[in-house]
Amino acid sequence: MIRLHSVDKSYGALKVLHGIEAEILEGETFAIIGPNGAGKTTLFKVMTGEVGCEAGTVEFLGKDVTKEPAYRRTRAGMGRTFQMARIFKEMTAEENIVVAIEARAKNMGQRDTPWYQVRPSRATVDEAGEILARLSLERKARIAAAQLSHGDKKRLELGITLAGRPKVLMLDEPTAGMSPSERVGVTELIRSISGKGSGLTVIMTEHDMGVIFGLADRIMVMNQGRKIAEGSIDDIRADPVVRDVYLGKEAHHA
Ligand SMILES: Nc1ncnc2c1ncn2[C@@H]1O[C@H](COP(=O)(O)OP(=O)(O)OP(=O)(O)O)[C@@H](O)[C@H]1O
Repeated sequence: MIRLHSVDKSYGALKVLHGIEAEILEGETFAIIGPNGAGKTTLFKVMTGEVGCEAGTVEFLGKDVTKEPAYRRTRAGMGRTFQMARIFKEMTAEENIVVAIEARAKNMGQRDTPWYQVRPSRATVDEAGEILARLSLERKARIAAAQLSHGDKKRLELGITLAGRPKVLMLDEPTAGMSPSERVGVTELIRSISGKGSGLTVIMTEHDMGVIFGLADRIMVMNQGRKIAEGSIDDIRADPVVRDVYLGKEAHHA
């Protein structure tokens, strides 16, 4: 799905990624973890195209997209949630999803009319209903987005991204700023939309070990801009370098 080869990235004089190699396979949930400042978010942004890299290549679906801007990667199927920014607050939850479906249809050249002039078809309304149901938001379909709770806004944000029918879902710290119970809810939600048979690939960064261990098929551990380990949850738990650098005492007792 995505292949990174020898990726280097600096911010001015500060080199934050050193020769990163990674391969994310179709259908898997791949997590990037590491201590603060390890370079997780920067690596994530190199994949989505929000920042460039000085050296190395990013391949998406077998194509070199290193020089492609973020929006072209989105159109090719890389779906990224944007911290609330894409929610229209005055619109209902359902209308937000309908707009996102129409935007996808337009991007794919299936519509000439601007989305704001479109009266949604039955198929669009049905699809919006299915997405809302997948996110357990069906009973809140007619509520203005501004009135939704923080957790429900996060769900809606995910719904807007899913409306673009992504091949890979990119989640940068999906549980940031959430309470422990909201974290459990989001973990279950991500598991339900990315489960076997969904065909969806998920790439996520995350601080919360409970979330990672509950979701990831494979984990990549970074420290100071370098990949220090990669493997299954068990591999990572057993890796002595990871224990020392990142998990500390917590893992020794696990
Ligand atoms: N726009 C920027 N300009 C300059 N330095 C940056 C910029 N963004 C990040 N950095 C620096 O790059 C390094 C890696 O940051 P990055 O946000 O990728 O790490 P992270 O692993 O996601 O950290 P955290 O867990 O704290 O979010 C840090 O030293 C950070 O200060």
